[in-house]
Amino acid sequence: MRRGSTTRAGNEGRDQRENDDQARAEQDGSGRDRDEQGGGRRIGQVQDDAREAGAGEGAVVGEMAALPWQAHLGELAATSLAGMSRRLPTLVGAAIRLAWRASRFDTTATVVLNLAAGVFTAYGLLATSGVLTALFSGGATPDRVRAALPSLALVAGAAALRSGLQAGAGWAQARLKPKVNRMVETRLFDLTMRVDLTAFDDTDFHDAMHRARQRGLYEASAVVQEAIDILTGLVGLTAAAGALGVLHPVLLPLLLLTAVPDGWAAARSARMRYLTIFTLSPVRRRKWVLADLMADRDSAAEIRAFTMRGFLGREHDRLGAEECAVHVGLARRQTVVQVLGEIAGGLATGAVYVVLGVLLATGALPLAVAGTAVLAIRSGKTSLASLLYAVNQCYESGLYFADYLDFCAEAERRIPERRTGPVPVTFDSISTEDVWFTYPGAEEPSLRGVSVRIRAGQVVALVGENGSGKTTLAKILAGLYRPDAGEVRWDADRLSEVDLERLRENVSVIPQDYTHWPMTARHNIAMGRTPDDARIAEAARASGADEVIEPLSQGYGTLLDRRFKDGHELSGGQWQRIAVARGFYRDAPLLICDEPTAALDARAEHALFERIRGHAGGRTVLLITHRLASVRHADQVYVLDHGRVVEEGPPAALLAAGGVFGELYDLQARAYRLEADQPRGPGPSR
Ligand SMILES: Nc1ncnc2c1ncn2[C@@H]1O[C@H](COP(=O)(O)OP(=O)(O)OP(=O)(O)O)[C@@H](O)[C@H]1O
Repeated sequence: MRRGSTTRAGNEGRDQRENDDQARAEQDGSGRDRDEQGGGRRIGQVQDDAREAGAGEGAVVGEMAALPWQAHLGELAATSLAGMSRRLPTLVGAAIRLAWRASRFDTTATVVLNLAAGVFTAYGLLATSGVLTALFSGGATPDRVRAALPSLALVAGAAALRSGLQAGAGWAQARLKPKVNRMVETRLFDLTMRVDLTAFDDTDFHDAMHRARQRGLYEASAVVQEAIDILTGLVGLTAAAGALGVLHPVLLPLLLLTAVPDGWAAARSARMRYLTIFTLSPVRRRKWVLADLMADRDSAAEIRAFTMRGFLGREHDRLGAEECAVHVGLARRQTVVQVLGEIAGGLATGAVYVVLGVLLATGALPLAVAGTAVLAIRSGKTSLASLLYAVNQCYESGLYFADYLDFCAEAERRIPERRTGPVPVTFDSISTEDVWFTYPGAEEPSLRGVSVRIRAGQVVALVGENGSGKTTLAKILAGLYRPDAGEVRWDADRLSEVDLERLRENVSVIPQDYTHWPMTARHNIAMGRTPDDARIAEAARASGADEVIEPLSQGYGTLLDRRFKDGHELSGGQWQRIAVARGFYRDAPLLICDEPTAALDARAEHALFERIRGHAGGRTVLLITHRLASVRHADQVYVLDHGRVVEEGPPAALLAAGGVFGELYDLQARAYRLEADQPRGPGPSR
């Protein structure tokens, strides 16, 4: 039985968003102090320390494979800035195409407004030169100020226009994010619901899906944002460089000279961030596991029952101390890098001023132009720092975004091809002929040449020991899997020629592993079909779910999930009644019941088998159960063993033959007889 969501996935997503926020803060320049920079300790060292400190306790939590969102950290740590730059055009191209599909208007607006803002940045810088020229010219101060006024108005106008354009670009960029998110999410979940069911038995597919879901999904909009940030940075840099080139060609290399230390510091600080996350990942992973256990509803009762509070708290705190120690060490390294960056930047700026001084002294550069050059260099430096940061971020996001794209391509390949044969609606008999099936990655076939026949109106039972292949055969009959070899037929129609998605409309399944859908009781029974209250009530009556639902505060409108307000929790058996009602609600000629009574009490079980014996309202029933007494009334029984049919026939004949069915039946019957034969004593003494 499964729940609708997992806490683990929630934590990973949450952490990812935390990292995103942190990255944004750093980009804004506000998150530097709390940034995880430094990454000085080797990952192995941290793991060794953790093991020593835990003296084996870490094994309680256990080593796990790297979480999907960390999949590319190693790659990132090893990549140089040059390597990033080579891949960047492809990434930016993919991002722009994605943005274009999400919203042509917002993409165009973002690009055009950013470019226009760049033009006004350059224009403003050049106009500044006019202001300074007027101010530094000869004559009385009021005259000079008056002369500077037209250029000043141009500077102010350019600044206002630039700000307006940048605000517009920012708005368009912000509008793009939710649209891109929506588009990529819709595509991903459309694919996960359409791929062949066998994909979910394939670990490679699972890994790819988790990587795409946990991080790739969120990185799609980040790639778009960062590609635009790269564009913005480039535009700003070009504007500054263009202005300098117009003022004096020799000023261009000066911009590069001052930009180098800043660029180095920005790139190094970004790399440190990744290394730090990499270093801390095993510790944080364990902390998540513990955090889940300490704050999850499912484990809350056991923590109390086994008085595990102290143990879990100590383990969590030990890991917290590990994390804290790494952060403190990183803070020191962060300071060192910052200071080195500042010193190098200071020296470079000093060198620039020396060159400017020489140019001024030799008369190669007028004073006003030199003043403007200082402003342009400052503006260019800021743009370059943002550009380098965006390049780094875009590369990182791009790796995870590629996971998303790869997963989508893989999922597309796994969507079953649509077959065009006519979909049978009713049948006189359904049969399997020499069906073989092996789960992806499994070494042994789960079905080996199985042939069964189910005639309309019969109750046919599949019995056999655990793992003998009953559920697998039922899933093939339900059109959930296609056999590797052999054929399933509805009368003469071969299912290999039929679109199984449409066939499944004509099959109703009460699965062994049913889901606790976090929906109302009504929707739990109607399951995606238009709810018809009269039919829902009828299905609930047939399964005994009415006794469960009617006393609830909101009746059929009660939400069956305690995690939400006014939600209600049901017991295992109560949930099973709902799952059975779900099967009855679907108006399909074939009803497959896989262990429908495992959690039911004796009375409910009896009532359900009575109902099934009555052919569940005229349907044909395929029944899988270990309650062999209930199989006595089936029309036909197939006994499976290691994926083969080893016995078949009416139950009475099988009992008389004394084979596997007879043996299993006797074992169960004997247990009841023994209990019944026990002398009933006076009961426990008081
Ligand atoms: N998703 C899967 N991937 C790989 N092997 C599987 C998968 N599901 C089932 N199997 C294997 O296929 C075989 C048949 O499993 P199946 O679930 O059909 O048995 P069953 O007869 O229904 O068992 P039970 O009575 O325990 O429900 C088992 O050996 C099982 O381990």
